Amino acid sequence: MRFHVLGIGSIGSLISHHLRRVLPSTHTITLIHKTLRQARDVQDSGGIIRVEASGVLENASGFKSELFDGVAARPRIRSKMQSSENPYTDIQKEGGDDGVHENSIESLFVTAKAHQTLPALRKLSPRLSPNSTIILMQNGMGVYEELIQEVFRNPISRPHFILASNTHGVHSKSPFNVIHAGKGEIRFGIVPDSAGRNFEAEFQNYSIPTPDRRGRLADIVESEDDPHFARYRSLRNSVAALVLMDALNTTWCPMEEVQIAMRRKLVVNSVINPLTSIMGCRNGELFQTKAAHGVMRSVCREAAQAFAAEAAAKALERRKSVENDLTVPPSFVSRLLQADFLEQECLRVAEATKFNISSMLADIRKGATNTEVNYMNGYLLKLGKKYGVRLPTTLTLWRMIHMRTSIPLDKLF
Ligand SMILES: CC(C)(CO)C(=O)C(=O)O
Repeated sequence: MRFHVLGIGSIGSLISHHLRRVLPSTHTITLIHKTLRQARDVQDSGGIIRVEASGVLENASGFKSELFDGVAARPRIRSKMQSSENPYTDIQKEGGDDGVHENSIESLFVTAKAHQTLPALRKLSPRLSPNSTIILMQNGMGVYEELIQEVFRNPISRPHFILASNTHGVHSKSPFNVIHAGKGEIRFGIVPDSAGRNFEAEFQNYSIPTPDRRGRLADIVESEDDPHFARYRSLRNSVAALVLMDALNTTWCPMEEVQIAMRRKLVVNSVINPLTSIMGCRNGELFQTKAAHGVMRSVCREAAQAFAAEAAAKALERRKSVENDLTVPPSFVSRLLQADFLEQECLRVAEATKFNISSMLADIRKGATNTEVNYMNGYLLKLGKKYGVRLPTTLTLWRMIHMRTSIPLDKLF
């Protein structure tokens, strides 16, 4: 099968590396590069993605590359010279098309930033079909909702979606050479099927004790004898690939659990990313001051109130409505979304990633004028607006990031 990865920053490199290590070489993994420069960097690195974890350096090679130039996202014909030097790392050149089948994307891992995903998937959408699978792995929330409103409007013809919450802490040493500093986990779930297939049947098998319940690939599609095999093949293979990556602590969970994990990560990012960006400091430096604890506590309290209001409204809606809810927010207030648990998680992550420069600060240092903040603090603010909860500290951080990306710091002299 053909796997593609969109967004080859530090998380994209980590995912691509581990995908390559677990998948047999008959499955291609294509890195979709934003710029020619990035494509050349991977070529310069010998087509190898290096990951260093606890002082151990591991290599993965055998990637294909293609360019996403922001104008036309289609694979380009391989350069003969590069192909003969390295059969797997073939930067593809302008001027051709391998035909519809070769052009199509079966499984797309999206590690691009939240604010870059909608425009990128708009361009890639002609290559995606109802038989494709999109795995959203980026920080922040609201991307899936945006994609189904703006690009994949028809539930019948939209690709399958997997949503993931990722708590690994990674930073780049050099291009395609990353340090996996904070070992976290990836929890993922499948968005319910528009055709009504129950991918989570085994999670609802009450004859098995709850901790032993696992998702079953056969609940996606059992075998080629299934008349709808083609429709579900990429989903089954994408889930299998994720499950295989146990070095990344991957767990297939019911969507309701993933939604909780995503909300917890959202709060962590809505605290650490803006604060480190405003202060220009590493994650670990933040909570050395009492003042930072105060800001963190306020954001956690506000977020917990918004989540509780959302859960209460959803529970009421569900009782009233028979409609299929394909967004599946948690329908009960999980203890894990209460303010004190959110605070503990912020402190834990800041410590686990203490040497990290947060992704938002890294973008700002590179001169970005747009950041992920609208999908972090901005997402919480939208929830607050929808469910009548005020989030003043979250709003202030959101405003300060917008100021931070428009007013140059320390440029008075
Ligand atoms: C968890 C954290 C804050 C680690 O740096 C992160 O996800 C980010 O930088 O975006």
